[in-house]
Amino acid sequence: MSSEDTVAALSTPPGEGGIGIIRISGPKSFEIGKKLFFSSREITNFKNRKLYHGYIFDRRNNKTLDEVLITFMKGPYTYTCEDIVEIHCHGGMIPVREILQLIFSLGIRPSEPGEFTKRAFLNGRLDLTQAEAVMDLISTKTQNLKDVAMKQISGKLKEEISHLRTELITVLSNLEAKIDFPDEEIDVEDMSSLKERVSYIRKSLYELIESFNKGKIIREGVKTVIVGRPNVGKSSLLNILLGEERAIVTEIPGTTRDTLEEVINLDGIPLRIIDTAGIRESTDKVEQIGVKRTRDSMEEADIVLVVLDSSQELKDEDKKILNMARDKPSLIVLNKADLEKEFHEGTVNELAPDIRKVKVSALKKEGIDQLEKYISELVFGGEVMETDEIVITNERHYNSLKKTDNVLASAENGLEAYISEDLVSVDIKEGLEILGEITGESAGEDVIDEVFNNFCIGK
Ligand SMILES: Nc1nc2c(c(=O)[nH]1)N(C=O)[C@@H](CNc1ccc(C(=O)N[C@@H](CCC(=O)O)C(=O)O)cc1)CN2
Ligand SMILES: Nc1nc2c(ncn2[C@@H]2O[C@H](COP(=O)(O)OP(=O)(O)OP(=O)(O)O)[C@@H](O)[C@H]2O)c(=O)[nH]1
Ligand SMILES: [Mg+2]
Repeated sequence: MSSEDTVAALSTPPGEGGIGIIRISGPKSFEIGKKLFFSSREITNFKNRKLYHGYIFDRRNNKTLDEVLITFMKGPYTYTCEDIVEIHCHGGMIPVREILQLIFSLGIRPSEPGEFTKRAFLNGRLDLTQAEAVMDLISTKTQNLKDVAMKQISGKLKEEISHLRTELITVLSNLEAKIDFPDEEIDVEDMSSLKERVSYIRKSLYELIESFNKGKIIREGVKTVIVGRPNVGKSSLLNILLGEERAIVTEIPGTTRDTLEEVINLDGIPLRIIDTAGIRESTDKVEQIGVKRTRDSMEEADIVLVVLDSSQELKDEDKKILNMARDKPSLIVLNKADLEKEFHEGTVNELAPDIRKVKVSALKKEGIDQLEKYISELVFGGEVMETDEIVITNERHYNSLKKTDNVLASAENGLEAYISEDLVSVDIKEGLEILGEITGESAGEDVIDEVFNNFCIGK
């Protein structure tokens, strides 16, 4: 890719739509735009960013392709920092294709996925965290990730990283002064004060790293697995939480054969709820595979809902399942409370004293609010999902932050032990380098390509 090129793409989704917006960016865009566009009025001088009405005309066969609005945006104050032309045409497959083909016939090439935003990055208008947030903003299906993305686009994370880098540079320049002028009476901070600075930086890093717990949930959701013996009402529970009859429910034990996943939004937290095949010893081949899948999803679960039939005595299978769920944050759902049978909670309490129990009736839709409250408390200790502070939602950022913290831990130890300034400064430099990978200041081409390759065409 070279920014000498001029590129074009449809920036709205392909298909039938009210309008379609074709963007052309690069040095030849104005020339091409003027060549394609015809207005009934004579326009001698296109004003910057003004929207003009007219037609796209193909001179090769004297054909009017579409009635459009067009705008010319002069760089560097544009999305890509280059000259941009936007053609707002009718959003149908054919008009869009015809206009694009005409543009490409004039020596403009199709833009690569994410190339507009990549140009904005290469021209310094955005850093990598902002570019990645643009991608999140487009692709997310949840409000919370969108809110975090908007903060990130505004530069909150970029500023924080830049602040930490400035702090590291202060430490580094003090160390270098010590190295360069070992005997001179110069005004440099002593090792213990530098150590203070590093631990302060590590505190901020720690907060960012910790925020990824939340960030991961915001991005990926909470994997919530419903398990239990056949017929206890797992699928009924999924349907109630989902608010629709998604899973098949019958009175026949062994109805659900395969795991089934649906996403619900619980106070802004995406819960990925997984209904599973009931666990029991079975000789049926399909059922056995289903049970194996249940065990596997339980292993990957963030939280487990163990469903018991409260109209029946606790069975050995129930006990086994309770035992399996012990290593995971879990809740015990005492279903079929409407049958009002005397359930011996004592045994459950003995087996699982630390797990919260909630009585529900999936049939009568009772106790569901309480269950949802407990689930949300299990996820965040009941805290409402706040996205006010910076939240790290991106695994790439998380990994770099962890790596930075590792080298700074080594720097801190070095300062504590009064080892040579040289060794400490190697760590600090490495920390600076890794932090720079987050924003892109010191990211190699492979990192940058990796980021933009996931973008869609036209962005
Ligand atoms: N028609 C249209 N709508 C769009 C976009 C677009 O490119 N075209 N966008 C794109 O995806 C988004 C808006 N994002 C944008 C971000 C920066 C600039 C821009 O020109 N920035 C300049 C000037 C800022 C100013 O005048 O205040 C700059 O930052 O220097 C434009 C759009 C969403 N809507
Ligand atoms: N009375 C009563 N019946 C319920 C309740 N919840 C589910 N049932 C009934 O219990 C039977 C089994 O329900 P399912 O939701 O299919 O149970 P499951 O745990 O998914 O069963 P498998 O898929 O076979 O493992 C059905 O007949 C439901 O109508 C409840 O709260 N009260
Ligand atoms: Mg089922």
